[in-house]
Amino acid sequence: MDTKVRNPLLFRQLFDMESYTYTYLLADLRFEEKPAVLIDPVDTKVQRDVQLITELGVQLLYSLNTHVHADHVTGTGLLKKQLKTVKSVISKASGAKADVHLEPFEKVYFGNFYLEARPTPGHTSGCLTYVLYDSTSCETPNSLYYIPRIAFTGDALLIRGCGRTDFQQGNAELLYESVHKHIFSLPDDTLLYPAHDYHGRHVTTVEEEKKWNTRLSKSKEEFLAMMKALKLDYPKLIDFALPRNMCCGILEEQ
Ligand SMILES: N[C@@H](CCC(=O)N[C@@H](CSS)C(=O)NCC(=O)O)C(=O)O
Ligand SMILES: [Fe+2]
Repeated sequence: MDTKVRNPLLFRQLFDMESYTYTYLLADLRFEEKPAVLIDPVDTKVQRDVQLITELGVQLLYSLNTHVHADHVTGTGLLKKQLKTVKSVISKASGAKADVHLEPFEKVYFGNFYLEARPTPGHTSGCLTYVLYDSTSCETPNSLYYIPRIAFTGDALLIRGCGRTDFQQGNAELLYESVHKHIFSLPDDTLLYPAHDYHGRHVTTVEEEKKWNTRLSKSKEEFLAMMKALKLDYPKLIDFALPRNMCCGILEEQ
């Protein structure tokens, strides 16, 4: 382990301009093999991801999905074909096939980092928010490193908004409770990275969203009325994407 690394967290936010999806690459630079994870890859962007992984010299251990996506096909299955070290990860509650099925609060380790899988159902019944932690707890005043608090919210919480609740076992009341219990309870300075943004925004914080989220900062009653009044077109790819995303993006495969 290299203890001289000042910032052990490699972090990349990648964007798909077709589906407005963010994919996140994380790795622990303290280890020679640079163990890494990818969150919410998109099938059409797998070549981009593999190229970046190769260029940065990281070893991808896990490809995690925050939920069964309705608007694009996950890249997890294609990644598994190209990079043999990769295991697919999703919540058990999603009902989808994967190598690793996460129960609430289970941890996924890569190097000294781990992601805690917080249950945030409501957009779909299997939605997870992944919270990043360093198992060496290096946040002391004299510590070598400073790791920002980070959470990946999928579609449970979007910047100033939230995931819709009108399909895939969506439940607005549950979504409101999930976000308040498991996201808004994180420290105010926690950086929140969503699975999508449709307005060119990249990141937010717990403090900002508690104050300015146009839906989730309201009372539960106001939130339920807003969600009921949403009139959004169904995602164009939903019928194609859902059956594939139940098996890592490739029909009949993990
Ligand atoms: N127009 C897009 C789909 C847009 C959409 O429905 N986005 C979802 C997240 S992907 S499941 C959503 O929850 N949006 C909430 C909102 O308030 O926009 C397409 O056709 O793919
Ligand atoms: Fe979604």
